[in-house]
Amino acid sequence: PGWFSEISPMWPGEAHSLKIEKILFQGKSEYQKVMVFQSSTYGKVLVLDGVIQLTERDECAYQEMITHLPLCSIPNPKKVLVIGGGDGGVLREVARHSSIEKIDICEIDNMVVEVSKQFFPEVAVGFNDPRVTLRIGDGVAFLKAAPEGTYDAVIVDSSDPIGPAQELFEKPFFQSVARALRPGGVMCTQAESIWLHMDIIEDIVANCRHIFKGSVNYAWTTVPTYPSGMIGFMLCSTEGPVVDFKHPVNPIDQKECEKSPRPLKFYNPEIHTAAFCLPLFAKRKIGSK
Ligand SMILES: NCCCN[C@H]1CC[C@H](NCCCN)CC1
Repeated sequence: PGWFSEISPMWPGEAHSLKIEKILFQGKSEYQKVMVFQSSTYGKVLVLDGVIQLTERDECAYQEMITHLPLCSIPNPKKVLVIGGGDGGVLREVARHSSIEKIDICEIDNMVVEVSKQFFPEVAVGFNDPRVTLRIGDGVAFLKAAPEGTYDAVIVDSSDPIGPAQELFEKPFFQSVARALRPGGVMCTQAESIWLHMDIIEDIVANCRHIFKGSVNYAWTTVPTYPSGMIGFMLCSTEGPVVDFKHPVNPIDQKECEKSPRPLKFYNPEIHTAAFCLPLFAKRKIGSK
């Protein structure tokens, strides 16, 4: 029955549309409106407050890159924290790393978890891994309470800065992430689009360069159903063992990449390195030493 158009003040004057076959769920949580619909060509789609979060067809590009860019950059990740990520997709990807012993996740909205389990079983499969501990709550408070140097990696799989995730783009939050990481630990955050939010990205880069004394690099992937067709990530490491994000030291073993029921669809070592290559207009503003 018609089309869904992703109209938002965050990307004025443009809107990506998907043809709706059937609306499968509409609800309102404590934090946001939640909708699921069956699209004609991208499978099922999860929408929060009118913003597309994932589609079955292209979620692999985002979940695989936001997870493997950090985890393949450090030799032996053991303890990982996911902030946000309530659909479970990042958990599914973290679980591919055999060195991982513990996966904590802090998601603020339980409705996202329940809706993902009901409508996106191939994404929510991540919650089944025995190493996962789910906390429903505010990631800012969770990190404040985390003991210093707890995690090898923190992945911030957030929505956009307008809405419940606003604080996850601010300096105090990045400081609390740096404190919760061990020396040489890494953070990877959802860092918006160079076509839409260069100003937000510049703020994030400035804050991260100030807080993370290791390396700070912006990488990106293509997601057809995100506005401008791409999304970026901020890769940061604390001081300690040097992390060279551009050359992965810890490749996912081949059999894990092919493992059923859900083999990798997007990430590979070459695209890992390529993800850090930027167009001139972005290099000029973001750069990297
Ligand atoms: N695990 C999937 C969650 C995806 N997070 C975000 C969903 C909203 C999306 N807006 C893109 C806005 C334009 N850059 C960014 C990623």
